[in-house]
Amino acid sequence: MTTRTADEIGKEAHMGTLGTETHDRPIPRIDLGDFDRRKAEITEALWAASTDIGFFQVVNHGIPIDHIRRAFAETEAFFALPDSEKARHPLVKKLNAGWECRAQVRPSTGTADQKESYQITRPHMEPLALWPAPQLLPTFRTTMLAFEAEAWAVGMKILSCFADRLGFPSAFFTHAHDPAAPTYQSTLRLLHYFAIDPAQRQSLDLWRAGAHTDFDCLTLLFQQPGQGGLQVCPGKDREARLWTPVDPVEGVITCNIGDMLMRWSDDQLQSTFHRVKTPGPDEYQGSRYSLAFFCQANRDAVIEGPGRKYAPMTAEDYLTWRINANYATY
Ligand SMILES: O=C(O)CCC(=O)C(=O)O
Ligand SMILES: [Fe+2]
Repeated sequence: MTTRTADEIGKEAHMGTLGTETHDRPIPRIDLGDFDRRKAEITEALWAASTDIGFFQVVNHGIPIDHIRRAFAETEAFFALPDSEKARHPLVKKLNAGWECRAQVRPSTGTADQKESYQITRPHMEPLALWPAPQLLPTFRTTMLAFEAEAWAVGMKILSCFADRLGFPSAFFTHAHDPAAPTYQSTLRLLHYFAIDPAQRQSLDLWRAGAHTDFDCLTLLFQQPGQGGLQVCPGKDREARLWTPVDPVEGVITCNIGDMLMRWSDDQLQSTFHRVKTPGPDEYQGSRYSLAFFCQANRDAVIEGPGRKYAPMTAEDYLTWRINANYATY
């Protein structure tokens, strides 16, 4: 049995450089339609994509396009609030809930991501007064909670396929991500990458989001057309630093395996490096908004793979360790 500790963070330290762009590696697109009947076939497609590049896209996932648009409209309205207002709901790092601005320093770059973000993690929003005032954004809370639940449902469908393939009961990961439990720690993250200031020459050392793997089991990412910049670098391309752009397509959910599921699958499923690059002078220079749902197992879930490759660890200990390595102290 092995314990992975500094290794998982250490591998990031080498990924901060520019590298090369390639368009040769298509991101697999998987149709989730007619899920119950087609589950075995979908499972094989998900497994093949996730043991190979660790990134795939899903369509016919069941979230209507107007729900996605509404969630983006609320997101833009939230970030348009004055900083003084947003600062009333600051990120509680330990609980992964609340607003931060330029506070996430990636081990790969050593510089702060050029973004602000707001994390919705259900159990902490009310006790910590993290919701924006309803007078300012009357429909924000209900819209975002409904969207969070829809994203959760898609995540659990995908995770149930992995459970089948790993030899766990189908509902294994659904129980481990139970939203009714006080230990729930899955997070909907709203992201705003700042528009480029034309007065300032953009430094190539500044990233909208520096290269990283996610800490969670599975990430569902929503992008808006025209607001690109996401790039992925699968394990095989890591040494060569070959980055593939993931162009935004409305309604398509881009998914990636995170380190928690990589550990839980005894490394059968691959987490994949990704980043958001700063647009060049001939690219769209405006704001970029994205929405990421992180399926993070409940704090008390014990991560132990079917082959027991790694020592068991609670999801709480796992996340605390990773979050601490990723934020400047403030
Ligand atoms: O905004 C994006 O496209 C990616 C965000 C991301 O990778 C993250 O927040 O972990
Ligand atoms: Fe990420």
